[in-house]
Amino acid sequence: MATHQKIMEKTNSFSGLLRTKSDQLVEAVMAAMKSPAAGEVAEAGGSVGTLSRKSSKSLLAAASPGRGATSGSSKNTHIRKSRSAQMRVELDEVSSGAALSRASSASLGFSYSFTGFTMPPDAIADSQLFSDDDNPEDLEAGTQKKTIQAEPTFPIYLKFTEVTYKVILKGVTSTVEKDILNEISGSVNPGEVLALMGPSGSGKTTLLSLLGGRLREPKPGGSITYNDQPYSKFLKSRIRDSRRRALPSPYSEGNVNICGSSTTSKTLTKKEKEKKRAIDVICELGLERCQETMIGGSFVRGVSGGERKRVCIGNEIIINPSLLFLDEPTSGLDSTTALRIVEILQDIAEAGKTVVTTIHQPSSRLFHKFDKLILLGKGRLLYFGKASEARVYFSSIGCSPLISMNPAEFLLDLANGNINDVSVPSELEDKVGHSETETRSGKPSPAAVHEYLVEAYETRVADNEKKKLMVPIQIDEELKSKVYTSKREWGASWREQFSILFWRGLKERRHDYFSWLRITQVLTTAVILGLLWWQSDTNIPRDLQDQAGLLFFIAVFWGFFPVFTAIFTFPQERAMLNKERAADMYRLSAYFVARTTSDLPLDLLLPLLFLLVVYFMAGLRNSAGPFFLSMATVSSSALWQLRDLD
Ligand SMILES: Nc1ncnc2c1ncn2[C@@H]1O[C@H](COP(=O)(O)OP(=O)(O)OP(=O)(O)O)[C@@H](O)[C@H]1O
Repeated sequence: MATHQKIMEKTNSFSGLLRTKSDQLVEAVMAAMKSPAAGEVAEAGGSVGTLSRKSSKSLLAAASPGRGATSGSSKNTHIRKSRSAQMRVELDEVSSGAALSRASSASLGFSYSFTGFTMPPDAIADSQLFSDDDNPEDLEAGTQKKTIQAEPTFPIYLKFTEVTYKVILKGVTSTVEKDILNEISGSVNPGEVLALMGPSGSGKTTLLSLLGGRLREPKPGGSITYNDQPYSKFLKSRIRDSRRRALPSPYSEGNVNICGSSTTSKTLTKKEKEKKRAIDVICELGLERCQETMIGGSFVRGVSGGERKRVCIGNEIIINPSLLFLDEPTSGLDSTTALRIVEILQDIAEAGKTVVTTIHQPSSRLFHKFDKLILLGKGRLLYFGKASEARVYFSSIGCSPLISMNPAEFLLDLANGNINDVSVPSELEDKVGHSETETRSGKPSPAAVHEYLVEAYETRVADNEKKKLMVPIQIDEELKSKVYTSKREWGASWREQFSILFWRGLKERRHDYFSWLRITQVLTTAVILGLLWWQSDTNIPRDLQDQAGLLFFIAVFWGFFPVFTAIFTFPQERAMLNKERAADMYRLSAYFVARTTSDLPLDLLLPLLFLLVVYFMAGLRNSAGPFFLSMATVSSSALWQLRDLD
């Protein structure tokens, strides 16, 4: 209870940077969405439809009695009961060793029923002992599944057609053009989660950055539109992306960071909702244990790598964006946490948000949770469509798994050109026999498989998909134009931004300034100097000269000493500033003033301590005027250097 109260209090500490002033707009949008015109969007504009997963699930439930909500849940309750009974029996049997053998065979059976790719996904879902979709309990984690309260936002339909991206690699003697992405088309609607899959280096991260408007140099080819409009500054505050390299500040506490990006609310109830949301996110991401732990970094040991990743994800999802881009949110996490994260993404999408994520080797359970899938191979599109229909598509072009395997594994094998345990289509078989298209094992080479898959997609699917993408989205013209407005909306006033950044700055930097290492360094130098110039007499001309030397040394020392702290802070700070500014979280002026003023007391504290020791040990003039003048000189020389660095 006390911890929860603490979290509640901390939520206030940074709330406010991202709230857009468009709640009325959202309401208007929701009204527009409910209108019959908007209902037509699914068929007309969206390539696959805009029904959220919840609504489509209820439709499914109505259509198929086997998956009906009531019967489904009662079926699951029954299964859960029998499973827990079975577990009790197994626990009793542990001592006899019988449970172990049964458990291993049961787990084998489990993986077969989950990973079997010969059944259609719906049938797989029905055949699962515990359907992920209907089960409110996370059996592995042993916890009650909570759902994050995601509020509806401004809906954004993302379409991209023939996106091409090239970079120019300048060598010493020559310049080469490298194709990173080649004619990638697709779309994702509010309420959907699009997964970008492909082998390492296939272009997933590049595509994600392009879609998020983060990569504009060199200019990509093709078109990327948001509600049929090109990218505009307005979208900055509606888009959040969690990049792999952008990490939270190492000195922030986990929960502060998560709450840090939460939105400012105008009313108490909204505030309470947001606090609850923050707590939900912390619990959902399994971060309760590290709420008070520092994030950590290269020099400070903090939360674990997986926890840090979850903090990053929490930072992005808590602010209720319209478009959410995540780069490998589940890599390095255990399967339960990975599943939880994908479920959170589903919850977020269900509230009308558009979610795009790259993913590496998802488990079969995870794979079936994505609505749409893009499969990339060497920067080319191998598949775009419903994730659940990927298997059917590849079967239709003659590539079916010959053994039960995880669908994602199967697709990645294909994208890598590896067709072991996969049926070989006749067109590819014809190529076997030519040395350049055949491997030593007599199988078509990866390059030949890649070429075949690209060609198959282009001839059978690409044109159809492109035609669908050409159909304009049937939403209000006003909504469309909102995307294109050049007016920036700041969530919080300048004063609020300043105050939040000021306190955050103080919190972060106090670790730099009050580390025992620094204090010891400063005090030791001061004592050594004090001893060297011990009680020098101003009446003796030689001592006077020495004192001038001491003052020069102090000024130079404080000119450079703070620079060393700053040098280590800036790379981290710069990454955070870029990321937060890219999301229009605050004005640059607010950041600059807050940073300068929060640094000021800290920048001055150590020089003051230093001078107190040296001044009196060295026997400099014992009156207030000269002391404060020396203080002012030292402080200004320390600040001058830092501002130069800024
Ligand atoms: N600016 C650049 N200069 C040179 N090569 C680049 C640049 N950006 C991307 N690439 C190359 O483009 C390819 C795709 O990179 P990208 O990071 O998008 O792959 P990825 O699919 O996300 O890989 P991974 O899964 O390993 O992260 C890689 O071969 C990469 O080296």
